[in-house]
Amino acid sequence: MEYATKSRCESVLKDINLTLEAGRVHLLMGPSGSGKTTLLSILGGILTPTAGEVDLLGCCITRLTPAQRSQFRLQNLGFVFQGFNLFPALTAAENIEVVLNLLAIDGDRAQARAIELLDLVGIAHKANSLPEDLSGGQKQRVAIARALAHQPKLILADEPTAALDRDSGATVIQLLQQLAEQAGATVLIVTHDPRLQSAAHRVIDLEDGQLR
Ligand SMILES: Nc1ncnc2c1ncn2[C@@H]1O[C@H](COP(=O)(O)OP(=O)(O)OP(=O)(O)O)[C@@H](O)[C@H]1O
Repeated sequence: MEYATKSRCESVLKDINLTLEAGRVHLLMGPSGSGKTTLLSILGGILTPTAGEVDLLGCCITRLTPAQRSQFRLQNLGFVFQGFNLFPALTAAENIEVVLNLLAIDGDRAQARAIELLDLVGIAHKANSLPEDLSGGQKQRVAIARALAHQPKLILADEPTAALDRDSGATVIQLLQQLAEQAGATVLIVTHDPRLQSAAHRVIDLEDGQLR
């Protein structure tokens, strides 16, 4: 993968050959600038690599048109980001319902499913709270519940514990671990936090754009 700017072209990822396993939590670790977010974005179909191919769930996403790729993402992938990316004016439940609406699940069905998802992450009692009234760990759980709305087979998380204290971070990782094991989802987490290593089935090290 290369990034071209006005003044130069930077090669960021080289010779990446990576296979992720269903039902497993993978940590992607490495120094700042080593290319972790770039790799996550390529795997999630947000960035198209300048060379090479990405096969996800039997589909070569690098050969899809941008519209087909968006549809594929919507149906199969769940993203969790460190900043939570919640809509501040919507309650915890409504933040999930908007995603369900995109999947053509509306009204009472969407409400019931949102509560079910919040229950799964242990905060159904906060369904009517606005993000500003939730702790960091609770916001991250809403973000995870939202990422799970369509039962994705691949969950990509970029520094999901960076904004959390130690205990909330551990709970969030346990939750992702349970999802991998119970729902058979593939989980890939970008992190700098070595404490998460014990929760992972596999640690992938990236250095200077190459797998170690
Ligand atoms: N949109 C972009 N345009 C040009 N260069 C970029 C762009 N995004 C990232 N880079 C460069 O690519 C390299 C890898 O960046 P990336 O964000 O993938 O690293 P990272 O390992 O996730 O870093 P960090 O741990 O600090 O978040 C860096 O040198 C960065 O400056």
